[in-house]
Amino acid sequence: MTALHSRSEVSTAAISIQEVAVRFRSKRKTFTALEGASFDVREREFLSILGPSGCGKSTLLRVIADLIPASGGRVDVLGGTPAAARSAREIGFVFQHAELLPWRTAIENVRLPLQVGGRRAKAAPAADGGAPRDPQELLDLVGLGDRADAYPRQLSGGMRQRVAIARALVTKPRILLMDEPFGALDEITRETMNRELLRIWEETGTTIVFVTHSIPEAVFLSQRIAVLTANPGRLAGTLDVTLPAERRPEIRDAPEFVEIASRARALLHGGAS
Ligand SMILES: Nc1ncnc2c1ncn2[C@@H]1O[C@H](COP(=O)(O)OP(=O)(O)OP(=O)(O)O)[C@@H](O)[C@H]1O
Repeated sequence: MTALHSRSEVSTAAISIQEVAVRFRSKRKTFTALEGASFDVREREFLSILGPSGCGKSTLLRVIADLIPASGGRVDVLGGTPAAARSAREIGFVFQHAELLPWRTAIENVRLPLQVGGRRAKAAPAADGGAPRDPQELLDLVGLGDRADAYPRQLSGGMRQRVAIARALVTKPRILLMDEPFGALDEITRETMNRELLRIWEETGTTIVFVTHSIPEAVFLSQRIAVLTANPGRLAGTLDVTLPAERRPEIRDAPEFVEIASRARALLHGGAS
């Protein structure tokens, strides 16, 4: 089913995106990266943003994260502005490449967001005002408990992304934004990371917005998918993923999985879902 959500649903949303447009201006012209996107992300939901290269997926994620402003429309995060959510440390961000500091060990990288003002500064509190998550426990959570003292160069690509996920969770953010975090990994590692991410999502209760251009990845991970199309970037619709909560690897072969994937593909190509 394709559904744009009504304003009454929006009021209970973790993230509400209403008629958002993003235009980039250069000296000679204005480029519209995103036009009139409206949907919401519910508290504790796993929602993927799916679309072809250049349709504005990262742009939309960056607006939610308060890294760039919207040119039109409105974004609410946890009932306030994206800036307020960011300064309250309620947003964790994972990029396509782990972006770890090479001179810091895994655990020192996880600790980094707590060290506002330098290494010797008093540790910053978590988003809820309490103690942050314990970096060692986070490394345990992402399956790297025994590699805390390893440097990034000693870790595989998948392991580095696990460290990046642990780092994004250290302030106990209620929202985790992930921009094609597994796009650079091989297929086997990617499938393992998909399963691990679902486990982490369940254990932490975080709302996740996950950007991908892989249809199977979006279907496997999500409760709902927002499909964007390009030129200019527009929301084609949202799709409920009506698969069982437990996602075993074999689910990818189930007729219902294939059916949802084909509806997502139809939306991507401008058809109805
Ligand atoms: N700072 C910027 N200035 C000008 N144009 C930009 C800027 N950032 C993004 N764009 C353009 O906006 C469009 C959307 O970019 P965006 O990175 O959001 O796409 P995407 O869907 O995430 O693509 P991909 O899957 O390839 O990462 C692209 O055409 C891109 O060139």
